[in-house]
Formats: sequence, C-alpha cells, structure tokens
Amino acid sequence: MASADGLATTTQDDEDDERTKNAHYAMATLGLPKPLVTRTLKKLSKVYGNDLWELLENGNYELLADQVFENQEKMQGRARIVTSSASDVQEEEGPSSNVQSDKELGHLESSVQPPLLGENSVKHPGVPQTHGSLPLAAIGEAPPKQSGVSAGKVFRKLVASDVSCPKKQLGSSTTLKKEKPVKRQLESMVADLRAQKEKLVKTEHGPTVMQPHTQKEKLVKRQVETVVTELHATAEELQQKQWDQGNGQFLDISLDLSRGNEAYPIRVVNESNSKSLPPSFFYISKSEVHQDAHVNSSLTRIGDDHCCPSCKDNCLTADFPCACARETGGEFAYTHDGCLADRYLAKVYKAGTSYRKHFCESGYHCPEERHKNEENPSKCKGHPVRDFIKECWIKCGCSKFCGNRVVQRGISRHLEVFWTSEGKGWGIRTLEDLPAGAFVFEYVGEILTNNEMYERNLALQKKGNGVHTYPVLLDGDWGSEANLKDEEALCLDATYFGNVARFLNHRCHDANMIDMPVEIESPDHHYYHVAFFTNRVVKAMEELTWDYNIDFEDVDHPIPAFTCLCASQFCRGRKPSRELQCRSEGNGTKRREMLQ
Ligand SMILES: C[S@@+](CC[C@H](N)C(=O)[O-])C[C@H]1O[C@@H](n2cnc3c(N)ncnc32)[C@H](O)[C@@H]1O
Repeated sequence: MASADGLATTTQDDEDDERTKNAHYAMATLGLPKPLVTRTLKKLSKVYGNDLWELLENGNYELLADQVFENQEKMQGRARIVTSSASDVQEEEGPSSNVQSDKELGHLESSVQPPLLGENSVKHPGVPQTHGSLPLAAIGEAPPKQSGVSAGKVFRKLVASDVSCPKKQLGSSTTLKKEKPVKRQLESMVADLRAQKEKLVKTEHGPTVMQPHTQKEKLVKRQVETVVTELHATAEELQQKQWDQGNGQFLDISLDLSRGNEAYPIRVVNESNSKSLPPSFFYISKSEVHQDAHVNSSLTRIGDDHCCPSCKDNCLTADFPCACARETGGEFAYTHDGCLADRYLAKVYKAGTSYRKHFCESGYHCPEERHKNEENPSKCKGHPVRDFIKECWIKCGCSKFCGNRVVQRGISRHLEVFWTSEGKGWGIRTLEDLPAGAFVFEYVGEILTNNEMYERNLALQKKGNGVHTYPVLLDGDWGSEANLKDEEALCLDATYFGNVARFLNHRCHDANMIDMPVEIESPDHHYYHVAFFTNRVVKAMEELTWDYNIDFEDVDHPIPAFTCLCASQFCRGRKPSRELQCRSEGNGTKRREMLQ
C-alpha cells in the first residue's frame, strides 16, 4: 500500500508503510516539518536502499534526524558542523535557554508525586502531634532527587530510548488506560521517569550511545521538552479529573495546604529539613459544631436592631453609621481600606496580656472549672472582658463588598506555612507586605463545649502518646451571663479540623498579630469568630506570631507549657520552672489555651 506522502517508490508493502509512519511520528515529536522528512527519507533510501529501515530503527532514527537537521540548516543557508557537548548547547543558547534541566525534571517528579496517605506523617519534637490516625492525613514527601545527573545525561538517555517510540515511552495521557485509578496512573508515570533516569546513569558509564554534537543536542532538548510538556499536561488533567470526582485527597498539599478551600493556595515549604511534613488534619475554612455545642444563628434571632436591612452597597460610606456599628460605639471598626481602625489597635495593644477580667461567682458557675471537679470546683481564675466587632450579615441590605464585611470574606493575603529554624515546628509567614490592622485569617476549628474539650484532652492524655490539642477558649463574653449552660460555654479546637491559623506560633509580648472577637451571625456571643489582625506593618517573609498569653509560671495547669523559643527580648517562657516540668497533674486557667 502506498503512503500518503509519496514514499510509495521506496516502500513496497504494509510493513514499510508502518515504518514510514513511525519515522514521521518520531520526527514530528522533534518538531521537524513533514515535507522535509519525506524528502530526506527519499534521499536516504537512494543511498542505503534495502538497508535503510534497519539502519534507522536500530539507531533510534538518529540518522534520519541528523539528515533532516542538516538539510534544514542547508536550506537556511547556515550549515555548519559542530561537535559540542550538552553543556555547550546551554552555553551556546545562553542562560535564558529553556532547556529542561535535571532539576526541572526533579521538580516535575515531586509535583506529580501523589500524596502518601498516613505512613509518612512525621512527628516533630516539641510540637503537638495529634494526627497520626487521621484518614485524610499525610502529606506526600517528595521523592529523593537523584544526584549527579546532568541535564545532558537526561537528554542523551531520552534520545537513546524514546525517539523510537515516543508515545509509548513518554507515558502520554492518550496511552494511559482509562480504567486505571488516577493515582496509580500518575505513580506509574513517575516510576517511568525515574526508571529512565536510572537507565541514563548506567548508560553514562557504558558505551557511548551517540556522538555529541549540536544537532543531536537540539534534538534531545526538543525531546525532553516534549516529555515534560506531556507530563505536565497529563498531571494537570489527572488532578482535575480526580478533583471532579470529588476526591480532593489527591491534590498535592505541599502546593496548597487548603486543598483549594482558600482564595489563594497556601504553600508548605521546608527549607531546613526535607523529611519533616506538616501534621495531618482536615482543612476547613469555616468552623463547624463538633456535637454538643449550641450555636444559635437562626434568622428569627436576628432582630432589626441587629442588622441594617435598609442599607445599600457600602455601610461605611453611608451618611450615618447603621445599626451594625452600634456595638462598636457608633463607629465602624474597619477603615475604608479594610483594616482595623487605629483606635482598636491601640486599645488591644495597650491591653496586652492584661485584660480586665470577669470572675465567675463560684467554681460551680465557672464553665471552665465545673467539669474538672463537679463535687468541689476550684475558684474561677477569671476571663477577659473583650470588645466585640459586629459585621453586617445575611439580613443586612448592603452588598457582599460592604466595608463592614471583612472577616466573613475570608483570607485575602498570600501566606505560606514553613518550618521554623528556631525549633518551634511549623509556622506561618506572609508572602506580601501587610499594613497595620490588616485582617489575615480567623482561627477555624471544631466548635466544642468546654466539657467536650476537657474530655478530649483527658482521653488523649490517657493514651499517653504525646498527642495534644489546639484549643482556643471563646470566653470573651462569659462575664455578661451569670449561668452559662455547658452547651453555651464553647471553645475552638483545630486539632483535627482547622485552617492555616493552627500553625500560628507564640511570641511573648511583641507578637505582630492580635485577636479580635467578631460577631457575624450569633448575637448571643456564645460563639464568635476569633479574627487575627496585624498590629503593625509586617514585611513579606516575616513570621506571623501571636501572644498566646500563656502563664509560663502556672503550676496548676495540667499540661506544662513549652519552653518558649520566641526570641523576643521580653520572653517570659525561655525556661519553664522545674516544678512545671515535673508536674503532671493539677488544673489552671488561661485566656487562650494552646496546650503543650
Ligand atoms: C498552635 S501550635 C503552632 C504550630 C506548631 N508550631 C506546629 O508545628 O504545628 C502550638 C505549638 O507550637 C509550638 N510553639 C509555638 N510557639 C512556640 C514558641 N514560641 N516556642 C516554642 N514552641 C512554640 C509549641 O509546641 C506549641 O504547643
């Protein structure tokens, strides 16, 4: 059968026709024009006659590629014979060349590496570990990079093995079996690539596969580019497919801790220890009730005095402050550029760690004390009296972009979770300069009753596996009600379900973040949002920190405080007292309990 390109004179049967197609395919992957390939094949067939196919196929079409390149150069009037090496190619093309290096291939490997579930979760000394048994869990560790493999080596290997049958060996998306699970498809692609690289290293020390010269290096370069482009496209396609199937587990968490839950991806980086991975947890962007907590946000509870139905667009630009500003003394808490107003910053800063405290009448009435010892509760240790911000909400007439809706719009800053060099475990840093008063994130977690939290802590302590919780008390308004029922005395725990805020580290006194209680849909203040704002300008790459207000000398607390590594000149907890280190029982109260 004659081929469509007129090579019928040199190919007499179906086998030759198939061979012609293969040759065209191999050259097409190098971006070589079909007419030129046809012409070159004709010329070669005149020279080599019946031996042509054997020569071409045994040499992975190198001969053909050489000739086509040569013809191409001749046609362009700049034929030349060069005998440079792979590195020369890069030199020749300059540093901006888009030659795919081994490093890039390494990156590709890690970017398509599927997350390993469970087994790779690593424990960090001195950091609460709560997640070993969680199902969603662990974040995949990037595979170890193969050292000592230069770009040139990769090129040579690929030419040696791939040109002859590119589609098959490149793991192209079109050749991947549809019924194979997505994760396995990617795994086998990565395995293919690794095998190719390993073979390359061996080849490098064996007989020379090809003579290095510029045309070949160009050929290899294009080949590598094709591989990388195909793999990228396939990885994206597969990730999208997996996502569409509703299984977010597959997303590479190191590229986005939030798994698409936030407006911007939150990268996880570890510059000092490649083996450490963030602890596993379910990423949620809104707090959820665990079980017993009573969060009343029913529409009927929101009276007219708690919303602004007649407002339009932006309440901050209205002639008079609406009902939603009443809670903040008739003035909105936010500025026109979405930051916390100076007066709040000043107030919170001045209060520092010493808020005016409300003391429950007796131990029994203190939600924190009564479940510790129902028979004989200890005296209330006091709860801070906090000012609340009230945002516009569902029953307000303003738009979603009203200036009095800041926290409810979620994270709008570029953030990164990173491994701290001081030994504090993972921390959060901003990737952009932040002005003073900028809203960064809220503390999101499970909403638990204090009793549930106590039971959870107790159960974990009994297990004795060093697992700790991440609770924050919602006691900012405990002073206004004499007898809080258990289901109304709440806290947030980000141990199993949480957002990026669970990586916020402590800094004594001069931390750059402050927390504000924000009321969005629950006017009774049993539940509220704990929103974090910067208290000064924070430069890009600075770690975000919060003064947990830990009493490092609290000898009554059941769990000793960590040795503080905040490096602040005002550090209160550099050395925990011996008593604290040795004690294993007792009780105590802190405004915020980031338990250690
Ligand atoms: C809410 S977590 C913060 C995220 C944590 N670094 C991690 O890797 O998951 C609180 C824990 O971080 C560690 N930590 C936070 N601030 C610290 C500090 N200033 N010095 C030492 N450890 C700190 C303590 O282990 C503490 O129990």
